[in-house]
Amino acid sequence: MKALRSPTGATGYGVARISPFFSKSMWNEGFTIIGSPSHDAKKLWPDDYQQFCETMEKYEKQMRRIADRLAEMMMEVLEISEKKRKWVGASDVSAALQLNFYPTCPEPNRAMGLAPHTDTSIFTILKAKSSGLQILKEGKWIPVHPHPNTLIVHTGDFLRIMSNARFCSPTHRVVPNENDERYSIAYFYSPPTDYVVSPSVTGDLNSVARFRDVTVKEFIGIKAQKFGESLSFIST
Ligand SMILES: O=C(O)CCC(=O)C(=O)O
Ligand SMILES: [Fe+2]
Repeated sequence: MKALRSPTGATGYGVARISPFFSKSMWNEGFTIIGSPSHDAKKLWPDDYQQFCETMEKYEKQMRRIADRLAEMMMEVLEISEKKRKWVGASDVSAALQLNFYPTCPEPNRAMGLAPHTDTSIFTILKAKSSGLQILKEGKWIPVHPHPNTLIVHTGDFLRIMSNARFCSPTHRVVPNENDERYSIAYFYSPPTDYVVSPSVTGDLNSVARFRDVTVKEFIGIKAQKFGESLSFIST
């Protein structure tokens, strides 16, 4: 509780961020890190925070390298201009690490680990060791079984907007388990907050923008109010 996320804060320990949109509590708790973890880690382990910080910073750095490369490739595929993709690799990208914990649940059929949602990011790089994650595909929940030494990449709302809906931002959820507790680490990667996300319209088949332009900051605000209706809110 020492590092409890403050009502207006973004980092620290707390319930799932999407909790306000659901009446039932979720079987999940998490720790959010943006930039240096030391502010919150010092509160938890005043004399022994360095190892945690070093590990998290190392992980963040590795994720950042993968994310920058992946983003560069995606911008290329989407034919985003040099000017509009300058943010990739810049120091002010919006990135966050979310450490998730799902305890064992005595009645998994009556609880939700993490409720259905789409990620707001360009993409999210996820590391998980056990099952529980499910993706909604054509009306059915498909389990995503983690494979050792692999990372899962969720494409998010910003990529959906930027790609003019050629990439989707799949709805996913986590179901709890009676016997196994579950840990996951999500790395959310988005452009800087003042970046204007605009649909890339190219060629005849894709000549009409399906979304209006929106800054990262504005869309995050829309998502905080409209949640699952956010993309239709900015649809043209
Ligand atoms: O724990 C997981 O596998 C998914 C986490 C997730 O979807 C999220 O943090 O947005
Ligand atoms: Fe997610």
